[in-house]
Amino acid sequence: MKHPAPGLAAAAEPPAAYQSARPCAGSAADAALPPQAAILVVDDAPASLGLLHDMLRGQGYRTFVAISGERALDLAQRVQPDLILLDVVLPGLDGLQTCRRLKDNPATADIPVIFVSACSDTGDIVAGFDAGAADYIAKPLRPLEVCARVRAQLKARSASRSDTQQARRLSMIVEGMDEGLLLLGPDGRIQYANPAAERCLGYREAELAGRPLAALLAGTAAADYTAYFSKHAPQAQRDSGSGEARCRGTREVLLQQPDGGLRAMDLSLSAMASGEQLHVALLHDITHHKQSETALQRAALADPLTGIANRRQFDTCLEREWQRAVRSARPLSLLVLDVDHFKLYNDLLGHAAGDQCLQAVASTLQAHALRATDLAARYGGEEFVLLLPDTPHAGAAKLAESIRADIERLRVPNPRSPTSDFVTVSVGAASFVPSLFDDIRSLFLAADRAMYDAKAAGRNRVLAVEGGYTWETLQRALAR
Ligand SMILES: Nc1nc2c(ncn2[C@@H]2O[C@H](COP(=O)(O)OP(=O)(O)OP(=O)(O)O)[C@@H](O)[C@H]2O)c(=O)[nH]1
Repeated sequence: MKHPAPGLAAAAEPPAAYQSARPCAGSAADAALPPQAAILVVDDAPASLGLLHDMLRGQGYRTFVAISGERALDLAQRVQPDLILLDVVLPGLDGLQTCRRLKDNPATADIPVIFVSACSDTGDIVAGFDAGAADYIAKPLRPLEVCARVRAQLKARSASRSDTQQARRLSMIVEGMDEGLLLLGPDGRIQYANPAAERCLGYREAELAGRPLAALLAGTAAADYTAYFSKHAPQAQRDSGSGEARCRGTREVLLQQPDGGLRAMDLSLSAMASGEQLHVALLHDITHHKQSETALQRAALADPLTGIANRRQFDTCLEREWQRAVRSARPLSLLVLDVDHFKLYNDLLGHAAGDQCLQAVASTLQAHALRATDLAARYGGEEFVLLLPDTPHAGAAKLAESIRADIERLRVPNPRSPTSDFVTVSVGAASFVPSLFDDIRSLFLAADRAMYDAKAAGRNRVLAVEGGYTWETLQRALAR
C-alpha cells in the first residue's frame, strides 16, 4: 500500500482481479493534460473502487480513495484532486449531498465531479447534474468509456485552469501598470479603469464607470472624441474625416481634473479586435515632461542674469511685431538703452556689483513694459531694448524719458562717472510706420544711432527720432 502524502488516505491496493485490467485507448500523457493528474475515487463497494483505482493507475494518474462522503470532503480539501469520481449511494452522507457540499466550499468548488452509479434512471442523472456534477457514468463500468470521460473532464479543467491563470496574470499586469488603462464601450463610455487611470484622472473607478471619455477631455479633443465614438456606435457608418484620424493612435490631450486643473497626457486609443466594438485607451502622464519642456523653452528665451527676455526672444518678437505693423500700418517704436560709464562702475566696484546694477536697470525697464505686447529685453552687455508696438513717436519719447529718470532716481552710486554721482543711462528712441519696402534692421539701427547720439550729447539723456532709414542711410549704417 502506497501513501501519497503523510496524513492522506492511502490508495487502496487494487484487488488482484483488476490488476490485469487493460489500459484504455488514449493516453493520460496527452499534451493538454496536467502531468500526473490526481483523481479521488469515492465508493463504498470494494469491487468497483478497486476496478476504478486499477484502471486509473494503469493510465498513469495519481489515485486517492475514500469510502464515505465525509472522508471524501476531507480528502478533497487537502489533496485538491483534479477530478472526483463519486458514487451516489454511500453510507452516511450520500453522493448527491457530498457533491453539493463540495460545490458549496470555495476550496473545492472548482474540482469537477463525475458521478459513477448503478442508479442510471433519467431522474438520477438529472439529480446528479443538479447537484453540480460535470458528468455521469452509469454502472456497470465500461473502461474505455470511463477513461474517455475522465480524459475529457481533465482536459476541460486544464483549459479552464490555464484560462483562469492567464486572466489572473493579465489582471495583475493591468492593475500594476504605471500607465492608465481604460476599457471603453462602443459609445466611448468607460467600462473599466485600472488604478493608474484612477490616479491620472483623479476619480475612483466607480465614479468613472459610465462616463464618456470625451467628457474628461479639454479643448478640441473633447469634440473630436465625441464625434469619433458617435461614428463607432453600433449601426454607425464609418467615416474617414480628419477628426477620426486625429483620434486614432497617440495624441497629446489635456484631461480635466476634479479640482478644475488640467493634466497633460498622451492618449493612445485602439479598437479591440473583438466583435464587441470595445476600445482600449492608454493614458501616459506627460505633466513632468511638459513642465520641463516649458521650463526649457522659457530658459532658452530668458536672460539668465536679469530674468527679462534675451536677444533671441527680442529678435523673434521684433519680426512678429514688424509684420503686424506693416499689415496694420500702425507705428512701431523701439528704445535702445545703454548704461553710462559702466566700465568705470565695474572697475571700481567689481563685477558682482556690476551684475546687481544691471539687474536693477532691467527691473526698471521691465516695469515700463506695461502692455501685453511690449517687450523689455537685454540686448547684450549693458545694453537693453524695449519694443513698443502700436506706439507713436511722442509716446515712445515720453516713456524713454520716464525710464531714464527712474533709473537716475535709483541713486545707485557710480563714483567715477564724469556724468553723474549715480548710475545713469542714455536712451535712443526710434518710431515709424514700416511698409513692405522697409528693412526690418532699420528700426534697431535708428534707435541705436539715436542712443549713441545721446551719449555724444552728454549722456543721461533721451534722443528720439521719427521715420525710417532710407535705403542709402541704411547701407551706410550697416557698413559702419
Ligand atoms: N558686471 C557686468 N558687466 C558687464 C556685463 N556685460 C558687459 N559688462 C561691462 O560693461 C562695460 C561696458 O563698457 P563700455 O562698452 O566701455 O561702455 P561704458 O563704460 O558703459 O561707457 P559708455 O557706454 O560710453 O557710457 C564693460 O566693462 C563690460 O565688461 C555683465 O553682464 N556684467
